[in-house]
Amino acid sequence: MGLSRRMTKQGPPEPLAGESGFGGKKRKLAASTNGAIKKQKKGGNNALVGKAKLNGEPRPKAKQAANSAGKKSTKGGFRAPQKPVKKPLSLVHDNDDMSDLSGDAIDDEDVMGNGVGSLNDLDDALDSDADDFANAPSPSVSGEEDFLDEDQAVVQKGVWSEDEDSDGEEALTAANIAGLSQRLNQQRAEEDVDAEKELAEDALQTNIAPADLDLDDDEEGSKTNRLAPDLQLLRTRITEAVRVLSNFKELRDPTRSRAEYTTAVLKDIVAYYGYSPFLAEKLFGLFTPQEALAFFDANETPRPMVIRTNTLRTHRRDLAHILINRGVSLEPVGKWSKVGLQIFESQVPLGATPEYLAGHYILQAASSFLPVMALAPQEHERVLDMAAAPGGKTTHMAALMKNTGCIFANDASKDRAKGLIGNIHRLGVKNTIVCNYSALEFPRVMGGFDRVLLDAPCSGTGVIAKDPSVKSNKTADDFLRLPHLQKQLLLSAIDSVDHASKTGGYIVYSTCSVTVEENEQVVQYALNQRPNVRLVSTGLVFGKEGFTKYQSKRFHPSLKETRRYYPHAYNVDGFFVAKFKKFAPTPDAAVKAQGTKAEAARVEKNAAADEDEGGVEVNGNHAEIEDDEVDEDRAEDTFGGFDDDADEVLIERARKKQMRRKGIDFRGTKSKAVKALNPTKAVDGPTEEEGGVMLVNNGAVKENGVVEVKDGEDEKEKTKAKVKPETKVKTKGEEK
Ligand SMILES: C[S@@+](CC[C@H](N)C(=O)[O-])C[C@H]1O[C@@H](n2cnc3c(N)ncnc32)[C@H](O)[C@@H]1O
Repeated sequence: MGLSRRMTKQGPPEPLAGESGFGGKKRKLAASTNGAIKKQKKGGNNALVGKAKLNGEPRPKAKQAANSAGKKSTKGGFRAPQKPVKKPLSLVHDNDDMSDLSGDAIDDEDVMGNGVGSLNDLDDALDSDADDFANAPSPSVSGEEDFLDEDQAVVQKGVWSEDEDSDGEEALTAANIAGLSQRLNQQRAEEDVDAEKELAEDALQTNIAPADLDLDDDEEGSKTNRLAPDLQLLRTRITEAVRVLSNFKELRDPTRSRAEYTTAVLKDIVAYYGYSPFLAEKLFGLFTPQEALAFFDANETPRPMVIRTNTLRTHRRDLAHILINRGVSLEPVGKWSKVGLQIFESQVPLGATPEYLAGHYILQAASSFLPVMALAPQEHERVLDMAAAPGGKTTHMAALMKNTGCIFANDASKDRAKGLIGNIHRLGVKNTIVCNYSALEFPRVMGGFDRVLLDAPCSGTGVIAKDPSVKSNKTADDFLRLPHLQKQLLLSAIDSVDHASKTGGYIVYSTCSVTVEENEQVVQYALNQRPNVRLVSTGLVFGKEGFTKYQSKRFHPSLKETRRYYPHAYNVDGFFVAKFKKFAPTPDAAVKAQGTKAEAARVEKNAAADEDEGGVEVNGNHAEIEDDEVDEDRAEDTFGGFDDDADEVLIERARKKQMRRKGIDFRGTKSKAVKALNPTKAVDGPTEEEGGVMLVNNGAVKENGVVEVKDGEDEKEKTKAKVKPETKVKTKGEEK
């Protein structure tokens, strides 16, 4: 994968302070840098020289950098640590003060650690461009026509004749400069006219209904003037509303309530960024208004590309050295990781270098390192990765375990499991067994693990920059259905761990989502259902504390041990990490209850698939389970199996609401309701590994951008065969 985009450095930005720290400029930057910065190789080994241009025009002369190509020092194979400079980014866009954008993340040495310093190469390039311009020889008399058009030549002639006798050479230079600048001004004016025309055309194409196009020239002009600045207007309104909301007492218009301001700003956010009203409100509610704006802005720009060194094959220093020699501009991702390298620019496709093919590294978002670091698997342990494909975290764990012990890497999607196997082979992992179950079937498939990682399928609200479809394709139903699955999976994860493990007994739960429903609420649910676990520190050196209260919800104080990651705060994908320690066994009956529920749901799913529309009884519950033993056991224990009923009522209510909104009569769609309620569906949010490529297997359907991994036929057979005789599912009309 080739990179031509210069990325902002990984790390926390400056504290949020007004509009200057974020906002429209980022959008401009993303657009203007797109393909605007080119690099050329110059001279020796590591000397990369960039040429920064905007619309083909050379940029102004940049300050001569002290550490230009010839002065770079090297230290043991790395280039000496050098602080990336802000200049190149601000030079990309003359009129905008971009320093806040480039500098926010870059300046934090604490998080960033050693720099390889190749950013300075771009400065050198700018210098060389600027030098070319500044040092161009004064054109000779004979050559001046090359510079000047006819009119200008006339003007110049006059200048010549006046100054001919006195100081001809000086006059020539002055004339050229005057002519040249006149010509440049003219060119600029022409470009401005073209740009305006383009803008007007765009506005006409996108904003005006076809009927409106039938306008005479004057009308068209005034219409264009009204429509073109819409985005700017929205931006200004959003910024202003956020400013007022941030200091409401002082700045409010006394005739407007906070709710009115909020409603108005949400409407503008929906129009400006393209979120559904539902999601805009949900995400806005997570932050202060100012931080919410920073979050929305951060979702408009990509996160830095990062690779993880595979320490089973190489060392980060050696890898960095080789890649630099291939023309890759990179830096250690930060002091918090010993294996990450952030890529700024690359002249080679990073997914096809010899080192990539030899498994020396994997393309992996920085935030994906965090759950594995929190789990901290030890050598010789037995570890379960419940939802493992495509294997970024599995292979990271294998490296930390130095290929000892045993990892069971499971994924419900057979097709995605193929990618997992590919990565395992490429990276030289030898301690891993791949399996293909719904993770709900653990611990019945296998239990007694030292550690379990549950990197759960989620809505992907943390990776909107990677998958903008999330902005509009998530519904209220998703935020009931996904947590429902996540809660079940987390109970299975807890039940699969050996509390008596000498070295472990830990569970890590993570998502690439920032919603409370998928994070704190799931964790709180697990704490309620499994009093044999408690939250412990993740051991991660950065990240914001999880919520202990959110709107009207209150969570256990220990939720502050969990960690939240945001793109605007750390320039990483949005993420959530929680670490549990299991200190007592889960009673068999609770495991059985949990398993039976999961199994019953699967049976029901199969039964539902066989039924005609409307053939299955749904009363807000799944089909009843005829297993008195299970209920007795649940009554005896403080532990429960998964409590389907509470969630299902909510899910069903949301589904009906959604259908009503769509104008659909839900009363005639009972069997669809069963499908919607099915908790064993494997639902996947966008993946953060391997460039976020999503594999969809032949049994998977893409519905509103959510991949639903369906069980394949063979799996169905397997499930039917596994159903215990005492577990029966009643459907309507069936004999007891
Ligand atoms: C966020 S991705 C996992 C990424 C992976 N941990 C990595 O680091 O490469 C979620 C995964 O969960 C899988 N999945 C969804 N439902 C599942 C289920 N019920 N059991 C097991 N895996 C499931 C999806 O197929 C998907 O691969």
